[in-house]
Amino acid sequence: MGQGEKDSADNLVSPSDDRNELQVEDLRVKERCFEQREALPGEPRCVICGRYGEYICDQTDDDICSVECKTALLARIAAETKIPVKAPARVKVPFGDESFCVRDNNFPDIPSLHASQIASLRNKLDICVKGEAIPDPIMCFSSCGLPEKLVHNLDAAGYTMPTPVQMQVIPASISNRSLLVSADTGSGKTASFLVPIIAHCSRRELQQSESKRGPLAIVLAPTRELCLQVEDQAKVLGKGLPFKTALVVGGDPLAQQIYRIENGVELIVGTPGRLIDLLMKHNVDLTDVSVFVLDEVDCLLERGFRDQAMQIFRALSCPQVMMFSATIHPEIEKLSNSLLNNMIHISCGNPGKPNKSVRQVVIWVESKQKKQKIFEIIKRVLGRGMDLVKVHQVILFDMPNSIDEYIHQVGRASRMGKEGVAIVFVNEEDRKLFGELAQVLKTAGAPIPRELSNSKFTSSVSLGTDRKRKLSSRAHS
Ligand SMILES: Nc1ncnc2c1ncn2[C@@H]1O[C@H](COP(=O)(O)OP(=O)(O)OP(=O)(O)O)[C@@H](O)[C@H]1O
Repeated sequence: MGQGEKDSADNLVSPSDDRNELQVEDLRVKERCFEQREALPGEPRCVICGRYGEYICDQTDDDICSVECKTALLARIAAETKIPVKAPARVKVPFGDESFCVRDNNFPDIPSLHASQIASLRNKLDICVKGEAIPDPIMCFSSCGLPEKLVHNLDAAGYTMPTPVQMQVIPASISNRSLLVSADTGSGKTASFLVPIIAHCSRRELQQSESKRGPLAIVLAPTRELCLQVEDQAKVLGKGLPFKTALVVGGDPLAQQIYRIENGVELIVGTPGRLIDLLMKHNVDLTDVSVFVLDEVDCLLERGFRDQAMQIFRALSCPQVMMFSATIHPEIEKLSNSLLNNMIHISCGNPGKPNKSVRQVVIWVESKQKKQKIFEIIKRVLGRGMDLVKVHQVILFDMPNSIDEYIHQVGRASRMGKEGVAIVFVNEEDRKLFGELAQVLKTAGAPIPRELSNSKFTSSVSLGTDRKRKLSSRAHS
C-alpha cells in the first residue's frame, strides 16, 4: 500500500460512526420538497417543482423529488382525469423540525395534524394568526376543492406551490371568513384573494341569464397601475372559466367601463374615486356582490379614501371583507373593526418593514439634478456589466408622501424573495419623512446619507445609540 493509499485508509471511519448515520439519513425518503436538493445539469428533475428527481412515481413513472410532490402530482392527475387516485403510502417519519403533512381534501384518509403540529407548521412558515376557528393552511393548490381549470391555470402561470400567505389566506377565505392580512411586499397577496374569488365566481349558477349577471366581487385598490396589475392577474388565473372582469379606473372612458359591466361581469377592479363616480351616475346592481377586497389598504387610507371605501361597503349587503396591506397601523385596525365581524388576522413574514431582499441605496440629490443623476447611474450601473434582466431595480425619483408608500414602492424591487435594489433620491423637500426614513434605513442596516443623518429633521432618531451605550457601560464597569 502506498503512502497516499495508507493515509486515505487511515482516514476511513468505522461503520458505527457519524458518517454511517449520515448514509442512513440519506436513504430516508424525502417527505417535503424543500428537503430535496437542486438538480445538477443532466440529472432528472421533479416534474412538479424542478428539484432533483430522486424517485420515480410508481403510478405515473414521472420523476419526483419527494412524497409531497408525488401527492401533488397524483392530485393534479386526479383533477385532470377525475379518476379516483389512491393515496400514496405514507412514509413513517417521526414528527420533527422539517416533516409536515397537512390534510389534503384529495386524500381524506390521511389524518390531519393536531393543533400543536399546525402551530409548529405556521411557525416554520412565519405565519401568525389571530381569531377563532381558523382553517388549517394548505400545502398545494389542489387541496381545497378549487375548480380544476383554476388549478390548471395556476400551474400554467408557474404557481407550482402556494406561498405562505396563500397557504393560509386561501382556505380562510374559502370558508367565508373576513380577513385582515398583512404580509411582505411581493409575497403573493394578489393571488391569495383572486384564487378564492375566481373559485367563488366560477360556481355561479350557469343557468342564470346573461343579462342578470351582476358582479359578485369588488376589489378596491389605491392606484390605476395596481388595478391594472390585479385585473391582469385575474384574467390569467380565470382564463377559460365563466369569469369576466371590468376595470373601473380614471384615464379610460367611463362609457366603455359601464358597457362592460352591463354586459355581465363577475369581478370589478377599481379605484375608489372612479368607482363611486360610476355607481352614482349609473344603476349598477350590486345585490350579488358577496366579496369586497381592499388591497393595499394602508395606501387607501393614506390617500384619504376611507370614506369612499365605507360608502361602497355600505352599498353592499354584508359581504365577506378581505383587507390586505404590507404595513399595519392603528387606522387599519380601526377600519377593520368597523367592517369586519368574527375576523381572522393573518400576518406573514415581516410586514411593516421594507422587504429584506431589497438593498436600499439612498442618494442625496437636489431636485434640479435628479434627471442628470439618473443618467449617471444608468451609465455607471451598465458600465459595470450589471445584469439588468436578473437584478430587479426600482428608482424612486421622488420620495412618496408617506413611509408606508415608501415601503410598498421599495418592495417592488423584489418579487417572491428575489434580490433587488431600490435607488432612492432624497433632498430637503422630503424633510417630513426624514425621521421615519432614517429609522427604516437604520433597521435595515442600509447606509444613511450624511445630509440626512445630520439634518435637524432627523434629530428625533438616535442613529448611533447602540454603540454609545456599549462604550459607556464598559467605561462604568
Ligand atoms: N405561488 C406562486 N408561485 C409563483 N409565483 C407567484 C406565486 N404567487 C404569486 N407569484 C408571483 O409573485 C409576484 C408577486 O406577487 P404579488 O404581486 O401578488 O405580491 P404582493 O404581495 O401583492 O406584492 P405587493 O404588496 O408589492 O403588491 C408576481 O409576479 C406573481 O405573479
